[in-house]
Amino acid sequence: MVIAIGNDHAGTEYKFEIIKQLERKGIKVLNFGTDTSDSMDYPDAIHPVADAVENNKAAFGIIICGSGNGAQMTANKHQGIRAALCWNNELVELARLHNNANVLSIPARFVSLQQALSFVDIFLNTEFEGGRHQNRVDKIPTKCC
Ligand SMILES: O=C(CO)[C@H](O)[C@H](O)[C@H](O)COP(=O)(O)O
Repeated sequence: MVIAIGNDHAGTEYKFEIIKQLERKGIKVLNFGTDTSDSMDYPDAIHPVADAVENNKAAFGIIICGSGNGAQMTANKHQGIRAALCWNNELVELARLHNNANVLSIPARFVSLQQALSFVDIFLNTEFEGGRHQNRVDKIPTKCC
């Protein structure tokens, strides 16, 4: 499996730990985020993650910024992306079960590192339920409004 990851300066520390966790499991990581704590603009790191997922270069994306909001907003501008901002385990599980989220947005300044690592684990190990949720997910993409 290949995972694309992107972060701004608020997410660098967590990003390194998440990469370690993924690589320990034999998962290949495409790192599009900054590797320093120098201030940068999150869209520059998040658009490449969304591109990689949309173009099937990665199965899933993980994006990290301070609140998770800017990263999620950026990713969701892409037609093929369903990015979920999650701050507890249950939200992560539901994002996969019900929404077939393909990008996980982590608010690094509002969750612990242990929580963030657990989110990644749950995200990658939860399957979409389909059924009634498939009909709803199919109605999300639109260019009309
Ligand atoms: O974009 C964000 C909010 O939607 C992220 O949380 C950023 O990490 C945050 O805005 C960065 O803030 P800073 O004061 O420039 O470090």
